[in-house]
Amino acid sequence: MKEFGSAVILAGGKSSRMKFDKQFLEIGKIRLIDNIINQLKWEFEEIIIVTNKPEYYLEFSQKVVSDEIKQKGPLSGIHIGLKESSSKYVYFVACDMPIININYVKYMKYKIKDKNVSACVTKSSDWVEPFNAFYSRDIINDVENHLLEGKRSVFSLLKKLNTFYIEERCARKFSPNWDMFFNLNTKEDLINYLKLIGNELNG
Ligand SMILES: Nc1nc2c(ncn2[C@@H]2O[C@H](COP(=O)(O)OP(=O)(O)OP(=O)(O)O)[C@@H](O)[C@H]2O)c(=O)[nH]1
Ligand SMILES: [Mg+2]
Repeated sequence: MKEFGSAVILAGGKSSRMKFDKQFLEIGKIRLIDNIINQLKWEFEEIIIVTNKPEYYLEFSQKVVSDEIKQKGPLSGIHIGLKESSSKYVYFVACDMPIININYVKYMKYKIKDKNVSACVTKSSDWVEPFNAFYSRDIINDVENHLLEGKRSVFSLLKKLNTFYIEERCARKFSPNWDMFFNLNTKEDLINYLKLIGNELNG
């Protein structure tokens, strides 16, 4: 099995805060998920979309799958994403994360290469970023058991495993304002993000 090569985009949530389905979000007439795919395809040979609405992806060339253990949140997507992937380590990102930092992806790969870790995630004081992270296919059973025990928390699962943590000060070198972990949860987040890219475009 190859060590790297697979990436998964999670698009199976309820978008209850945004109030419209985030997997269809368009920014500047470009679907955000298309934009994510276009950035990831240079680094990953296999991209998998985990969605609760596969019928909207008929024209996509990527592999499209749905949760096997349903209604359990992001960990359900991590579970099926790992099962459907073909490399040992799988990169995970959410469909509402507009900024992909390929240099950081490469850095994480470099840090865990030839090591046997369960996951590689970034820490910020007590918080752990569950996406823009790598998970190992070796933990499929752990994820499954966690879900079947009725637990949804990615953090409590990572605590039990051999997780490789990258410290905040190190990640900030790649993304000083933390934008590589930025996710659009609410309309306000979206407005702020549009302002940010508007500002960038206007210099
Ligand atoms: N496959 C799958 N993905 C999920 C599930 N729940 C959330 N996600 C994804 O996990 C990522 C982060 O989740 P949130 O930001 O909480 O998104 P959400 O759950 O749709 O939004 P809220 O309802 O506002 O919490 C997003 O990419 C979601 O699409 C799920 O049950 N299955
Ligand atoms: Mg949620």
